[in-house]
Amino acid sequence: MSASPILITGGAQRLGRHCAERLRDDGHPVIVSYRRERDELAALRERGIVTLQADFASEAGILDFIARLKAHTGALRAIVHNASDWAPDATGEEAGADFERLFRIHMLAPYLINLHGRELLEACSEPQRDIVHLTDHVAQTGSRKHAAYAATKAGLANLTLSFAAMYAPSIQVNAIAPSLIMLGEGDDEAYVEKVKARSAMGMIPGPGVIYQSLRYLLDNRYVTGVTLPVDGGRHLR
Ligand SMILES: NC(=O)C1=CN([C@@H]2O[C@H](COP(=O)(O)OP(=O)(O)OC[C@H]3O[C@@H](n4cnc5c(N)ncnc54)[C@H](OP(=O)(O)O)[C@@H]3O)[C@@H](O)[C@H]2O)C=CC1
Ligand SMILES: Nc1nc2c(c(=O)[nH]1)N=C([C@H](O)[C@@H](O)CO)CN2
Repeated sequence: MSASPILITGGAQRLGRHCAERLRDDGHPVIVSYRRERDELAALRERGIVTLQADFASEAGILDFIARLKAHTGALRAIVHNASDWAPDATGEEAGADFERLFRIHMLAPYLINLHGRELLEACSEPQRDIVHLTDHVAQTGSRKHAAYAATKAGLANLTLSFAAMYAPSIQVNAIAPSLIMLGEGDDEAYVEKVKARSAMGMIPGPGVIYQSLRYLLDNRYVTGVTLPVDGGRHLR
């Protein structure tokens, strides 16, 4: 029987793309969701990675994605909730709508995909099935400039505990809480030095450390309900 695919949401770029490519290299069938069509998706498709469009900013968009996911596959080996919008806090009239949007992307989408995805994971013929949430170090600390982002990531962290309890023993549910893994396009040298100083390791490791953490969770039959910090010792500063 052929292996069941691993779904990575928001897998068109950066951490999600890196993990999708590494999982494909390891021989897994992979499905990624993407929001914006672009040329870079061709290389993923050429490697046999299935790409499904999804915009999680609305409940209708989430449910539409779920329907197309179920039409594409009858089983999943794992679901990795990676899609995210690191939006700074909006001001004025936009603040409420922006919070609601981040709630849908970071909490409602994982919640509904996990509820509907249970039957797909339990249809997997392999003994281990996993759900992995990408949260963030700031889920524990809050953020002065990304309060809505941090709060909705904290909600996702809490969903890890609930789903781990609900889905054991047939499905393991864990989280990875990164901090400063990759820079953004507009980050200047001053920002780089400032954020590097925030962690004990003082480095910007790149997406490989996230894949190592994901690989650990996918390969370990006895871990559920935990969050793996991948933050360079930021809690020590
Ligand atoms: N990079 C870092 O240093 C850190 C990352 N993290 C977390 O790790 C994960 C990966 O980070 P990173 O690779 O930087 O993430 P990105 O900022 O690159 O976002 C990943 C993907 O999320 C998708 N996305 C954004 N909004 C929506 C939406 N409304 N509906 C559906 N998809 C959407 C985007 O799709 P598209 O491009 O197609 O629009 C994007 O490709 C995230 O959950 C992030 O919060 C946590 C701490 C640090
Ligand atoms: N969806 C995203 N979330 C986050 C990003 C990002 O680029 N996309 N980046 C960070 C920063 O690296 C932050 O950790 C620096 O302190 C956080 N989340």
